[in-house]
Amino acid sequence: MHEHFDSIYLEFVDESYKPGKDEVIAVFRVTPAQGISIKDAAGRIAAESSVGTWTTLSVKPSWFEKLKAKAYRFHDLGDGSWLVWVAYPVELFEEGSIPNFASSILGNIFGMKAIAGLRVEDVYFPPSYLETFPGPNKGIQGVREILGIKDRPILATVPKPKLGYTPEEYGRVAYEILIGGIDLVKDDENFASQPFCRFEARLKEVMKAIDRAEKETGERKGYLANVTAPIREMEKRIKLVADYGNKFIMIDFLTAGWAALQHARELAEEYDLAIHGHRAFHAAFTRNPKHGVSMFLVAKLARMAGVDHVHVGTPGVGKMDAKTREVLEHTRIVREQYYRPKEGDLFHLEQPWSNIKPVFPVASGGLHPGTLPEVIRVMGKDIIMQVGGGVLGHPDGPEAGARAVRQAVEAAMKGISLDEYAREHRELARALEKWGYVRPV
Ligand SMILES: O=C(COP(=O)(O)O)[C@H](O)[C@H](O)COP(=O)(O)O
Ligand SMILES: [Mg+2]
Repeated sequence: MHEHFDSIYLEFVDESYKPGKDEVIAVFRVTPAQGISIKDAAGRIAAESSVGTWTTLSVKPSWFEKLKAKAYRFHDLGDGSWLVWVAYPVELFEEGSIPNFASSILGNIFGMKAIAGLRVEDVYFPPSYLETFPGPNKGIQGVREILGIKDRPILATVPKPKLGYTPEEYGRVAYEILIGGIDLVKDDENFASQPFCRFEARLKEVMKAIDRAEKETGERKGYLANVTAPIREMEKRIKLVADYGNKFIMIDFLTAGWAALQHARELAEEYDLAIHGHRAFHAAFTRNPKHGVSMFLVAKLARMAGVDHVHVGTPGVGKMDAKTREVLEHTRIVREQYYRPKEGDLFHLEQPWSNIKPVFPVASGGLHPGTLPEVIRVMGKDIIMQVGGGVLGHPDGPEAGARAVRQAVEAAMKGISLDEYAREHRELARALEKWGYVRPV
């Protein structure tokens, strides 16, 4: 008669368990498959993401018992899914390695037959683990010091269209954007080193544009140069950026990968750079409320790995799908030194950030002058706002588009309505003529 193995998963469930201070705690949203109890599902999650497998084994290594995760708390959400809290011994994870963490808690468990839906909502990291990560090189304060911008939102623009410029054309449009009042020129996420615009040639032209714009405006400017590439090439590009005197790099950290981001962070330390973290690819697994990984956790991991800025969504005004309360939580988890969930929020855990600096949340996607005051009202001023189409689409050209954005921010910071401010500011008036207060879809 064959052995029955299902019961071994229940060794990873203990509702009387009280996690210790030095344990990693994960909050999962779990939808068991048909005929599977939540305890069986939770046991499988705790087992497969720590040291278990489907069968009893004929060996028992010395650390096996110590490394077992335990599902210890359950909350029925009333829609077929449950919140399940799982405690992990901190020794299960290699210090300082996001890839290793992800291969455990963001790995096999998504594919188990007994689980119909699984979303990792949040993970608490104890100081003994958190402090093995560097966090941002510059953080909010450091980036503000680079640009000499004390207390307003920082402005970035992608010279749309996404691609198509030659290096010289890109340099020219970058210059117009910068003298119009934007602080940072940003490569789009899919701009790398394509045949029509090689990386170094583009870098050279943008740095010339920055040099001219800084002289003419008296303001400091920067370039979020996209260094996303196979590792050795990425290393070369990061060094080039530093050699040309720019203080920023940009990396699409989810398509490049966590190891690439952590390597870029090591080089950012060496060359004293700030990292702009673009989250392209996140929506493949963050949008479904019952399956995948929360953007909240992605933002948390990006802060630990060491981005200085990270895209977190726009509060209900942009083109990307984002709920205001979620964007607010993403903003809080990257910016606060001690994150506490709001009253009644069971999906998130307290997270003291120890020595890890705060990170700039980036609002971007479908923004234009008419929507900026709302972004500032909801997310505050310690943000970076990326306005691409909303600058390059201005009827009077990129420089006017940049001026209109700057005027909208001035109005918001002074508490003056855009309509009133537009009476004395033509570029803003022209932007409102074209877009009004539309919220792009
Ligand atoms: O290029 C843009 C927006 O351009 P535009 O300003 O023309 O809409 C960014 O890649 C998106 O904001 C990414 O989305 P998210 O910021 O949500 O990750
Ligand atoms: Mg883009």
